Amino acid sequence: MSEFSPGQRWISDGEAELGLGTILNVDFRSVTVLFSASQETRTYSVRQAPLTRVAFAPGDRVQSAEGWQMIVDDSKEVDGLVVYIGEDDEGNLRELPEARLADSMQFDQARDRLLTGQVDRNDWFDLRFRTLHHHQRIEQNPALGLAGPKIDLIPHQLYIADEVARRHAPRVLLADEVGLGKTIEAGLILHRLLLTGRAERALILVPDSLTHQWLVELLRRFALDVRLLDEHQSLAHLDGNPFESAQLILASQQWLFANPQRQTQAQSCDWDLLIVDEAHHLDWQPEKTGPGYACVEALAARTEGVLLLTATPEQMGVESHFARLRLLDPERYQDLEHFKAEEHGYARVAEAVDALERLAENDSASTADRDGVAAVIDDADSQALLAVLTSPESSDEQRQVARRELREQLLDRHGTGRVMFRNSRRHVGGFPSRQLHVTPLALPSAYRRVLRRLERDEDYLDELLIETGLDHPEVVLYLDAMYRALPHDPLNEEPWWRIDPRVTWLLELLTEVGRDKLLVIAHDRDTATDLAKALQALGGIHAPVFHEGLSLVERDRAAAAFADDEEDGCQVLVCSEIGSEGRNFQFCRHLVMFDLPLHPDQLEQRIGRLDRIGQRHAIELHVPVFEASPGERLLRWYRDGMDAFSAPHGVGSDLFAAFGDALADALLDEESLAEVIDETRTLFQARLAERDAGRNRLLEWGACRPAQADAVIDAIRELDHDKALPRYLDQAMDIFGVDSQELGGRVMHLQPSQHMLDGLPGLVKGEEGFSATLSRTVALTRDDVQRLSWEHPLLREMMGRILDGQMGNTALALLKHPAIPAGRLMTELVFRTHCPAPKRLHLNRFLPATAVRVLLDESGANLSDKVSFSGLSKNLQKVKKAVARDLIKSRHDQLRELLAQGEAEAERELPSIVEAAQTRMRDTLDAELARLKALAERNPAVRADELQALIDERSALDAAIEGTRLRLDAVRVIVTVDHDSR
Ligand SMILES: Nc1ncnc2c1ncn2[C@@H]1O[C@H](COP(=O)(O)OP(=O)(O)OP(=O)(O)O)[C@@H](O)[C@H]1O
Repeated sequence: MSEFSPGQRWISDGEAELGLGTILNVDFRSVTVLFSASQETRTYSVRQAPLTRVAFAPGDRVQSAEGWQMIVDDSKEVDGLVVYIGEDDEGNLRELPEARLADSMQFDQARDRLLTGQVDRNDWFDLRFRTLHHHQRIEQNPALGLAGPKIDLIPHQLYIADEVARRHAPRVLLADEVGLGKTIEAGLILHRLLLTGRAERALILVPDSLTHQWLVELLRRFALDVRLLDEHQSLAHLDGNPFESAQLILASQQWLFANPQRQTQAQSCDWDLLIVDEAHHLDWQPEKTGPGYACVEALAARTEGVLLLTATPEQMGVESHFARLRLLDPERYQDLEHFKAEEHGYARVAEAVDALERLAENDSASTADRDGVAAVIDDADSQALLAVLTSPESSDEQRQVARRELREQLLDRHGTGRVMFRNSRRHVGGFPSRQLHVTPLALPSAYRRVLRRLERDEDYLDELLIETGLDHPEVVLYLDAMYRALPHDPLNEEPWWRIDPRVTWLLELLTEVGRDKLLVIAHDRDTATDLAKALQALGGIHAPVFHEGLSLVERDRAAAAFADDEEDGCQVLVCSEIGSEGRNFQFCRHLVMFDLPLHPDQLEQRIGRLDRIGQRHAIELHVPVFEASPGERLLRWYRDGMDAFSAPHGVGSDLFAAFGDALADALLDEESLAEVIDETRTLFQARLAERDAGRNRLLEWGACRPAQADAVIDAIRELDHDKALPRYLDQAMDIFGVDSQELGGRVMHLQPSQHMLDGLPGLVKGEEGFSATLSRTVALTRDDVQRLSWEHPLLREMMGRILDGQMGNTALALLKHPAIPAGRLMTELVFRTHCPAPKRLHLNRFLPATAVRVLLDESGANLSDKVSFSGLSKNLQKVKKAVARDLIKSRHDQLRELLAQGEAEAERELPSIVEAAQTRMRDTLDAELARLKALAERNPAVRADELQALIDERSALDAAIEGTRLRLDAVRVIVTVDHDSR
């Protein structure tokens, strides 16, 4: 007789997602089942129906069609149908006929799936267990979020990323010198915050000319999928706020700052992190706030994390710099005068750090040095360290430790490094030298005439300004612009580039440098455009132009043609001043300054296009100047007044603020120039001395702590060389249906197979896939090759799918073992900790999902310690699903008992897991809290909300860890078979 009868509840073995089925009809041959939740009806042959009867046992939670739930205590049979008896959540005794069970009841938990006969492949179970194990390990690695990006491991960048990304709501100014990797630092911080769950949404605002570079950098180096938003895309996004269209939005500053409606939309979104590149353009003056500043101010006020990036923080003056710091911390930066005074006080701290070094070196401590340190420290723990350092009874080792800790405390508590990070070439080292080549040229008569008249006739300057519409000193510095602006002069009919000897000089230089590339920067965009035309007309040379008036696509096309190393790539690129800011041209070593910029920071920005990380040659700076012209005087001011061409020194803004006006006059007056240069040089040297004594030195020390950077690098290397990764990757790709083919040179090509599970990042069935390598070194030499790591989106997706879903949470396998008789049952139960907590707490660093494995034999004996997972796993054999289901059905009751017992065994392990996690958390956060408290007492750059946030975080973590529960994650049934059977 058929085992089916109408009204019974069954579940499909192959299509469990259909939900709970109800038998509608049954006859001798077929059985028809209605799956109401998915509105499907299926008819099967009675003899081979892939169905499992759903039967609940005492202790199971069931849900009724009306929505209420109860825990089953007992059951009875009425007319061939089961009626469950139990207590609902209100404590009422209830009866629930199986026909009234909710159709939508899901059987995705391991226990339910197993008991309803749903078994996965044995190798899926293996992969699930290994995934849990690796996930647990990696989530606790201190380099999480910093190890995946395709970058060289450069200490100062990793230090900053580690230091900033561990803070609550990081708000800092990343102010490394040009080309030292601020974009990389910002990318690392963002990547770590995303991976650790501390941020989900970020808005990145960059100058128009850099949008594409950022997009490519974030994708290629960080594998971050960022949406570049512009007006065109925003218009297409009709239904709602375009800034909500993705989690990571990149937008042009020029576009947003000019568009009040879009600003309102951006400001109405919730962001976790705001990144603003080239932030020195956020102009603020006491009498006038620039639109960019106002927009960022509104965004920064409602966003927790803010990163401002600039290589030249003081380019727009100290007020503007101060105002930008205020964006980061409005409470701390209220009073400009107080800020300036504080900056001077840093000299004393820097001296104390020097005195400390001397104290550590000399056995006989000098009283002056000891007093120098003692005068700055005023807290008991620092004083205790100083006592150890200066005591004759201390051992060398004790002294070294005390010196190290005291130095850290001095920098932390009295230094500058909380809100601003600035690394310089001097400090980082390993950068190429710079060679200046000045070529004097004769003034063409059309330029000379105007200059001579200016020398003779004092009133002519005003006339010239009116006539040309230009400013002073630009009008006398950019003579071609002046020439163009005087179109009515009958003598000026020729285009400027036909009379200007710099053009032929440039053509000669191009021949001289052979096949080398040459970057040309001119102040004015019309100069750049005309110059490119001239090179074509006079030399037949195609020179792409790059300036702010071009569209993004045009600019990127020009940069790409210049970067192209092949035959059709271009040898020369002509840029305007502002157009090329932030761009990466380190593949080129020759820079032509067709004219000179007026501000020292702009000069440094220009050189910084080439003098960047990755530059492998000495940099050749070519400057043509007209003899006895304002341009030549400006060159002397830069060269003789401040050594501006040899290396960045970071004091150019100060010098410009002090002498900019005098210089403007001296450009037309040779006699007064010498004095301006002398005075500039004197101030320059004084500023350098101050820099070396005070704030800047502290900034440099605070911008990279070698010990912390080394620890991060070690942790990254550990993950880089993790032997488990290639093994895991092979196994996972096999199961997810990704084919891989070795291409040689440690590169492989990943491609979707026909059976690939859909939705894996970068892999679409029928498409090509991508090339990848596990080697950081190989990845860095190949733009077209992705770097695979535990942090790569493909691995994260595969691991996430396994951990969040049911894949592999049940299995049945056979074991042949000479010592175990056939027909015996074992259960391998994997429990996993669950600890619900808001993502932002980043609980995983202390308690990631932790596996507890329990292996029970048929009699209930616990074999977990005796038989390891891998030891057992390699002896197991797979079995057909139908056989597995039959075996499970036949051992139903026994399995229930073993499941219950396994749970009790696992529970015994929970307290020690919780305790270890609490200890880890308390050790870490208590140390951080102590550091921050000590800091806050002395260093006003610690925001009050930071301290409170850390206290709150500690108690929230404490409560969350305390509430940890264990849940069965996966179960494998193992049945022993005769050793001789096949
Ligand atoms: N760790 C690294 N590994 C590989 N390349 C790097 C690394 N750091 C920086 N670079 C490269 O060096 C160049 C300069 O870096 P980046 O653009 O981040 O500097 P920046 O300080 O933002 O420059 P700017 O001041 O001009 O804006 C870029 O081409 C970048 O890709």
